[in-house]
Amino acid sequence: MIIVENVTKSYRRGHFALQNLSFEIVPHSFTAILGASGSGKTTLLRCLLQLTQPDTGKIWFQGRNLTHCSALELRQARTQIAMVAQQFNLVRRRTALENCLGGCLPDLPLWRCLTSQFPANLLREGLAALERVQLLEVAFQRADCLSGGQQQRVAIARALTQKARLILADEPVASLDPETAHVVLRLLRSLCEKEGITIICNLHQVELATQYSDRILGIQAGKLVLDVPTHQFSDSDSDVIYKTRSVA
Ligand SMILES: Nc1ncnc2c1ncn2[C@@H]1O[C@H](COP(=O)(O)OP(=O)(O)OP(=O)(O)O)[C@@H](O)[C@H]1O
Repeated sequence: MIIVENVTKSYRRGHFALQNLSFEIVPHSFTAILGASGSGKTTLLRCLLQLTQPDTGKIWFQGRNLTHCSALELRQARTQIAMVAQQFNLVRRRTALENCLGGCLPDLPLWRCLTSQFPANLLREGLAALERVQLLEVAFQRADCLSGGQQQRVAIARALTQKARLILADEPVASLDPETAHVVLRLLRSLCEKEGITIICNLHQVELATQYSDRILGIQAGKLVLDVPTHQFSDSDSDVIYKTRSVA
């Protein structure tokens, strides 16, 4: 589904946020990305969606090179990729349902967005997405009246309304309590298993990565230092990712 080929990104001279990263993600899989703070996890997800341009390397999504495609092709690809962020990125004054429809705004005339007059079929899709994340009952509540866990599930429902086939989740449970974190990750896992949505999820907690993912990638200082099936992940793998290496 997505192939990353020798991707390098540097924000400032002599310091690499990503260094020559290569890997492939197969469809319908749940990949966790682990790495210490500042290791490059967010930069990687941003590069996948082309919100950040890599300096070198290629990113293929469903056979199309996103680093060298037209604006129209990139827009088409982006309709199938959704980002779910730590801080939910909802419009606080809009309802849960309106936030879900936010994923489809690029396809709607401006007047519909400004006046919140959405086509009936889109409203049905938004409501169906909220039902899939078990939040139908809060469809007409403002986002800022929802709990953190509910807001994150609305963000996931927005990805579903958009009909995303790939969800890039950037530390989606970082601001949630442990129990709610499991609710959100169980939801992502079930979307992967039951609906075939591919998930790439940045995480800080090793135990959550081992519980929910199929595969773990480890990044240290912008380099891919680990790529294992989750059932093979061991304590020594954790050391590889998190222990600072001595410079020779
Ligand atoms: N917009 C930016 N401008 C300059 N440097 C940046 C920018 N974004 C990230 N960096 C730097 O790139 C490196 C990787 O950052 P990134 O946010 O990708 O790491 P991360 O693994 O997601 O960290 P965290 O787990 O703390 O979110 C860090 O050194 C960071 O300071």
